[in-house]
Amino acid sequence: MAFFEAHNLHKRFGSRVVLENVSLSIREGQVSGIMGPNGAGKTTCFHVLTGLHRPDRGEILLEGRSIAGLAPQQIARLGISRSFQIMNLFDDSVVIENVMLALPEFRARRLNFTGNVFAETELVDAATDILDQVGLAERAWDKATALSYGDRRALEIGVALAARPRLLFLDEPTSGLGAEATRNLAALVRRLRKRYTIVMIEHDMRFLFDLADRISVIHWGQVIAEGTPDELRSNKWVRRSALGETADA
Ligand SMILES: Nc1ncnc2c1ncn2[C@@H]1O[C@H](COP(=O)(O)OP(=O)(O)OP(=O)(O)O)[C@@H](O)[C@H]1O
Repeated sequence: MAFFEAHNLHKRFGSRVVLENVSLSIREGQVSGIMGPNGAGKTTCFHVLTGLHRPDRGEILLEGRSIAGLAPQQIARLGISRSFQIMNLFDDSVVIENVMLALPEFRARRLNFTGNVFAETELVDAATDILDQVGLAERAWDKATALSYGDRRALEIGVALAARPRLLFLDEPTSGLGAEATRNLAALVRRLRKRYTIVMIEHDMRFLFDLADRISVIHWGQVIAEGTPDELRSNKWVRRSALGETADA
């Protein structure tokens, strides 16, 4: 049984069919990539897999349990977390607050930031542990706005990790990052893959082909190729679309 599977997902907006028969299989402990041209349906696929959109048809299974149609919060509670293309941070807060706010135990205690949340040492410790995982423990008490763009991306991943997922979806994690920040992010993904199963949409082919165990190519709302980076490098369609040439570069 695959860890996470999607079978024959369909999604349309009005008369526009955006996903047509998409099937994916994610293995535990692996980094899986989703690539494809702009507008291919990749983000919509993420939205469907993480509950933001309900599929019109199809099945989504986490360890054999159907999760299609569950609300995003329910899916998150089952251990699936995600980052978004647009950063979603509280800029006026310090770095650690961003993570604390996303901790399930913060919500469970119905705390709010009008009280002294930093007196809650368990929460501070839990958030510090997550910041450590994403390499930001030393920036914990800086304002989120003081972080570089690359560090903000790492913090965003930290916020996603606050839900203590087993499966982490990253939507175009390198977008907007320069070469050095992209290298730092690759190092972060290499560390995280030891603890989490990761699925990422990515346009940066070198980044994706370096890190992913398996890659699915989505085009016209369909999975048109699937395999290891090596298998895909020799895939006719990938080569023809020039995506493979970038990956070889
Ligand atoms: N809520 C929506 N309502 C109507 N159309 C939508 C909606 N969301 C996405 N679409 C359309 O679905 C198509 C696929 O969009 P999607 O964002 O999933 O593609 P993508 O592969 O992630 O593209 P990109 O790489 O540019 O982010 C696009 O034509 C988009 O305009």
